[in-house]
Amino acid sequence: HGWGYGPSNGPDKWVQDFPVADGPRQSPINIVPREAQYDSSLKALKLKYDPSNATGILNNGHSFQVDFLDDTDTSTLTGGPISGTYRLRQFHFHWGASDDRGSEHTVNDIKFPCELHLVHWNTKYPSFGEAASQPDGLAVVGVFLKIGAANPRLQKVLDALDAIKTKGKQTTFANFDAKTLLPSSLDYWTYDGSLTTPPLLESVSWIVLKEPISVSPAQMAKFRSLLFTGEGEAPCCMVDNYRPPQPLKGRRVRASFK
Ligand SMILES: NS(=O)(=O)c1nccs1
Ligand SMILES: [Zn+2]
Repeated sequence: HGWGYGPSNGPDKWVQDFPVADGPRQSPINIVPREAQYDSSLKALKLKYDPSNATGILNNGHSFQVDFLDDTDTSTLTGGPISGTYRLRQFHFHWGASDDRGSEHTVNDIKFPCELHLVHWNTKYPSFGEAASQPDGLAVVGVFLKIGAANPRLQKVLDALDAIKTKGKQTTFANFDAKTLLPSSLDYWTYDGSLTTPPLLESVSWIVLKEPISVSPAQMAKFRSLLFTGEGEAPCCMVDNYRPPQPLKGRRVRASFK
């Protein structure tokens, strides 16, 4: 049986099939703002997303993701801690069974109920797959969601979830501007890390935004209406699909802001 988030196949078991789980640059981490180093040489993030690149939304059995057409440089991330041009490939979320947990990164050990990841790959490599195996191959922008007012920009994504309730289901998802999911401030922390799901490849420049976006309790219930399981299987709610923070192992966390 494949990896997951249950007692028999969850994060503590992943090292059996993916030994890099105990590697030197694993993600997520606990971010301690007071110990982050302000780096005045860090550039502002530049995100240019073309809504027409959105193609579909998929329940992959671990989360759900919105996929983007990434065969041209029309939805890109530049600036920030990275050099060159990274293309948006997909975004997805991690969330908890209750509002007291769900995020992967934590801030001063505080968990948020949900965390958004916008996944980009370095165009110096020929494909996402090739980039994912390189130390500078990926850049993931992480955005915390905190409980508050309903987020209207999130609603279009949540309204599509009824069509992808079970593992493997996907449906078309067009004309979505991922930029609308970002908070007003693009201040960020950055560090070198990994994918937070198997194969846990150590190829990610993490860019975690300081400002959260809002999500309402009812909207959180929509996330929790998804299933890890496929149609016809005993249903298992898709919740607590987050990896806990991993050892920093001497890494530096830099801040783009004072
Ligand atoms: N959660 S993550 O953004 O690190 C990721 N895992 C696999 C593909 S993208
Ligand atoms: Zn993720």
